[in-house]
Amino acid sequence: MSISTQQDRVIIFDTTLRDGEQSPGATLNVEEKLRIAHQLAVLGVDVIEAGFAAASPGDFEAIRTIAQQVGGSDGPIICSLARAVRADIQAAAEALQPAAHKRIHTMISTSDIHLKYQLKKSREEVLAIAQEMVAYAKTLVEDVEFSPMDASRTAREFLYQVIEVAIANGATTINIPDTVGYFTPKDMGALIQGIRENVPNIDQVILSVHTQNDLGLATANALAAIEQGVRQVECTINGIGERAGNAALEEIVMALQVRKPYFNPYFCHPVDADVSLVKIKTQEIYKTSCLVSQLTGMLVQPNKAIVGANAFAHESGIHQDGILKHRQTYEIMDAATIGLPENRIVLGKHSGRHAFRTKLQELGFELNETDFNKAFTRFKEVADKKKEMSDWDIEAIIRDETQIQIEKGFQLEHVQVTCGDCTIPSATVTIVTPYGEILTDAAVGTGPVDAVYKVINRVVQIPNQLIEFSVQSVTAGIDALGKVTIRLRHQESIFSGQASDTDIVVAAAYAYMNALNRLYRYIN
Ligand SMILES: CC(=O)SCCNC(=O)CCNC(=O)[C@H](O)C(C)(C)COP(=O)(O)OP(=O)(O)OC[C@H]1O[C@@H](n2cnc3c(N)ncnc32)[C@H](O)[C@@H]1OP(=O)(O)O
Ligand SMILES: CC(C)C(=O)C(=O)O
Repeated sequence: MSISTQQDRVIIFDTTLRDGEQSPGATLNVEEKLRIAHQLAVLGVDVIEAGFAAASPGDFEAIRTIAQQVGGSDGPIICSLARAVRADIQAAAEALQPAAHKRIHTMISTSDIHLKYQLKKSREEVLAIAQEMVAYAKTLVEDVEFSPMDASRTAREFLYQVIEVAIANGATTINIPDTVGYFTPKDMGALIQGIRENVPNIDQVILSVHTQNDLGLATANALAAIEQGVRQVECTINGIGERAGNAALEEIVMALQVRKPYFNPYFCHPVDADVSLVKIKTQEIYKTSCLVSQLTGMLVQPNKAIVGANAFAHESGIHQDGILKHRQTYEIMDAATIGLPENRIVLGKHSGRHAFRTKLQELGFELNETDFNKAFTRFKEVADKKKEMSDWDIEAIIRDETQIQIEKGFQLEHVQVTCGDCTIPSATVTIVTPYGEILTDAAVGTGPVDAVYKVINRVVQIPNQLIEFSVQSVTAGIDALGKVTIRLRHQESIFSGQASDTDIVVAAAYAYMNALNRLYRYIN
């Protein structure tokens, strides 16, 4: 893939594996980086900054492995960061060697504060280093990106001078970092405009930005830069990165998609043109977000735009009523566009009658008006005390407040597991069947959850296939509540179950029983 300098779309430069990995505690091993790189390629990013080759033997190997296995001729450009230091640039070139499309990204600080205290060099010295090191990188690869680090706090005339020198010596992309996340969108727009007006050869290269999120403005600043003609943005999945992180890939991509008529004119497209402003398969966003969160251990905050657990969830009655009548009353994008099966209506104390009635219908209950009103009043009382109302809470209300007979299903009386690094995981359960029999059994498995599921299946004896199992921390800390969500398939139908407990194996057992009981009621 080659990139021309006149872009009618934005190049997505993903730096999850470089700046993203600089998040404290997010270190990835070679295999983990490779898994993420494969998924980034599926997502359709243009450039993968796979690491910093000179940082460690492990990072060198990760870049080389990604260059070999992801950097094929149809694949993305694979990139390594390097200081403006000969040895760093050489290491980057060696690590990238197997890639069909490779880029060296070299950088040096240009702000006076960095020059004085960090580099202890004069502007003349930095200018000479930039010139020499960009030229050196160019002898090793065709595609050279140059970043004047801390550009947002750099004296304008010096910044223009450094950029001009980098271009003259072969840089193909000039990246403007707001290294400390100091800018506002207006500042960013003005800086890009200044660069375009004052650097004579700027149109020969791709202009890029790298925005940090210290003031929560990273995405806004990247979008402001795009409005001024920037055609590459550096970003990370879930916005992870050094300190408060980077601009989030999913936010930039979905902003460009959802607000296409707003952005189209900046690309000289007619307002209503249905062209893609990025080359991203948005349906892969959610999957990529989960993978990055799982492998880095960086949890996604529930209210995170686009990929947070609540991004497509509706709890309040007025919103739920609107959504149930017409989805777009309270949603600007469809969950399916980022690869989520559906949005969620969450029942809680802010919910109203419309949502409650819809949930009852989903659960198969038909209540007369008197019973409905009694059940709804009770629902509000219970919801006042609980964070979220589960289907089991609703069923308990129906059982208590109406004459409707609910088939009880199977009840898990107790679950006990044995596991560790020198024992075969085993589980014992006691289950009361719908006919009142009390059955106890035990099984071994590959892990404690597997053992629990095997023994439950042995007792319940309803054929099913587990198709999804996920654990989420509901609260923080070592005593956090773990919420287990599972989905299982029986023939063509899917049944889900959820449960929370401080012990995730217990939560897993109850979640499984919940889903199995739904299945049991369906087939009986
Ligand atoms: C804003 C950013 O995200 S930039 C990327 C940040 N990422 C990283 O730093 C991760 C990888 N880094 C590392 O593994 C290490 O810092 C290394 C291998 C690069 C260097 O390690 P060391 O040689 O032990 O140096 P150390 O990290 O302690 O100090 C950095 C040195 O590089 C110099 N330096 C910093 N940036 C640059 C640059 N862009 N070009 C040239 N020299 C630089 C510093 O002035 C300092 O030099 P000094 O030793 O003469 O004082
Ligand atoms: C290396 C550069 C682009 C960077 O990460 C920054 O300045 O924040």
